Amino acid sequence: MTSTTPLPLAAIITAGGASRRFGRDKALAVLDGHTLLERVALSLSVCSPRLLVAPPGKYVLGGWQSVPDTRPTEGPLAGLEAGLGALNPGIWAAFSAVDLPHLTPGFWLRLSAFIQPGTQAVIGLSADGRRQPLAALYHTSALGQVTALLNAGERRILALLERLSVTEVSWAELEEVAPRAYRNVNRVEDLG
Ligand SMILES: Nc1nc2c(ncn2[C@@H]2O[C@H](COP(=O)(O)OP(=O)(O)OP(=O)(O)O)[C@@H](O)[C@H]2O)c(=O)[nH]1
Ligand SMILES: [Mg+2]
Repeated sequence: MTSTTPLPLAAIITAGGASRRFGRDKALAVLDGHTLLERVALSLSVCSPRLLVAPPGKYVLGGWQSVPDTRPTEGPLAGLEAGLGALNPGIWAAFSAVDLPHLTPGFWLRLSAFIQPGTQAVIGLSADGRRQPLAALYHTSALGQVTALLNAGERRILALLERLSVTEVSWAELEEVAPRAYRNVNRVEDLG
């Protein structure tokens, strides 16, 4: 860790997916008394502002501002575009999928400790060494590249990382603050 000082950090949850593999809206699936959406939101409750990118009126989440998709149904990269575009320039945002119910406040704090001048994204690595862009930090300066990729027909958020100045954070750093951080829920059996 380079620092333990928390920065002002916005939050963006992208929740505009169709949950096809889950079979019903996974954002509203319950794990240990809270919906997946509530669990992710709780991990981000110290952030400000807090933006929920989802179809208008689909969810009610206290303390969160609803932001419509700029390109509905085009995936989480499009959700990131809508979220970053709704923020004032020059700030960092914690960006999360709705299906990561084991994220913790400490996870986001640990990632934010790796923010450094010139970096546009702080991306954690899972235990298998893969970059995990759906629970990561992005600077608003990434917005131009996000839009350029989407305009070019690209939908893979990993493609964005090739265009940004990225700081990677090892799994060893994250495991101690969120040991199940990247266990995402795609199917009903993933809830167990
Ligand atoms: N805002 C927004 N978020 C999206 C969109 N598509 C997917 N997401 C979100 O991106 C995250 C990861 O996507 P997936 O795991 O594929 O979720 P999903 O698309 O709902 O599920 P599948 O239909 O099974 O692929 C989830 O939080 C989704 O809600 C979209 O078009 N707009
Ligand atoms: Mg999907």
